[in-house]
Amino acid sequence: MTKKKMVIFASGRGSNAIALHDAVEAGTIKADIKALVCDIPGAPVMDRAREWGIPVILADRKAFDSKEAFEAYILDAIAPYEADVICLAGFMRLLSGDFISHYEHKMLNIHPALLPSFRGLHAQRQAIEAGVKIAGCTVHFVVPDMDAGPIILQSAVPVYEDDTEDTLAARILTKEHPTYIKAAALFCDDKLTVRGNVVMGTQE
Ligand SMILES: Nc1nc2c(c(=O)[nH]1)N[C@@H](CN(C=O)c1ccc(C(=O)N[C@@H](CCC(=O)O)C(=O)O)cc1)CN2
Ligand SMILES: NCC(=O)N[C@@H]1O[C@H](COP(=O)([O-])[O-])[C@@H](O)[C@H]1O
Repeated sequence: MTKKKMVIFASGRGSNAIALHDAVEAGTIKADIKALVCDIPGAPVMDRAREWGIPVILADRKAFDSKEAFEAYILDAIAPYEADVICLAGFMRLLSGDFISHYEHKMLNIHPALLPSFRGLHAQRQAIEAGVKIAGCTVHFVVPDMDAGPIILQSAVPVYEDDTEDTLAARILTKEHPTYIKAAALFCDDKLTVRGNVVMGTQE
C-alpha cells in the first residue's frame, strides 16, 4: 500500500505532532509527513519539524488582513504536497468551509474532550466546571461546524475532585497521543468509512 502524504497543522508545543511523527518513523502510521503548518511565530512545534527535516510553513495569522487571505496562503503553500491527509494537532484556528472543502474527509483533529461534550476552547476547564467524573479525548473528521465531525476514536480518563485544568489536561494528554496514532493509522490503512455521522472500521 502506498504511503499517504500527510501534512500536520499545529499552533504550539507539538506533543501530538511529535507522537504522529514518531509513529510515522516507526512504520505504525503508513504515511510520509510532507510539511508542518503553524500559525504562531516562535511555536516550539516548528523547531521539532526543523529537527525532523520537514518543511515548515509559518502562516502568522496577524500578518494577514483577513481570514480569507490567511487561508489562501496556507492552501497555496500546501498544494504542492498533494496531501492525502491533514492532521490538526493543537491547531487553534477555526477553518472555513471553503478551506475544508479542498480536503473533504481528509482532515483529522484531536480534541481534549469526549465530544459532543465541551466543544471549542478550554475543553478541560469546561469539564471541570460541569462536574463530570469522566473526561477524555476525541479524534474526529473535521467539518465546518466546530468539533462536530464524525467521531473516529475516543479515550476516557477519570476526573478527580482535586483536579485543576492543568492536572486534567495532563491526564487527557497521555491518552491523546496513542488515540491519535491509532486513528491516523486506521485512516492511512484505508480502514475507515463514514456512513452519515458514524465512522466504521475502528474496531479490531
Ligand atoms: N471548521 C473547523 N475548524 C477547526 C476544527 C473543526 O472541527 N472545524 N477543529 C479545531 C480545533 N479546535 C478544537 O479542537 C478549535 C481551535 C480553535 C478554536 C477557536 O475558537 N479559535 C479562534 C481563535 C483562538 C485564538 O486566537 O486563540 C478562532 O479561530 O477564531 C476553536 C476550536 C481546529 N479548527
Ligand atoms: N480545541 C483544540 C484543542 O484544545 N486542542 C488541544 O491542544 C493541545 C495541543 O497540545 P500539543 O501541541 O502538545 O499537541 C492538545 O491537548 C489538543 O487536544
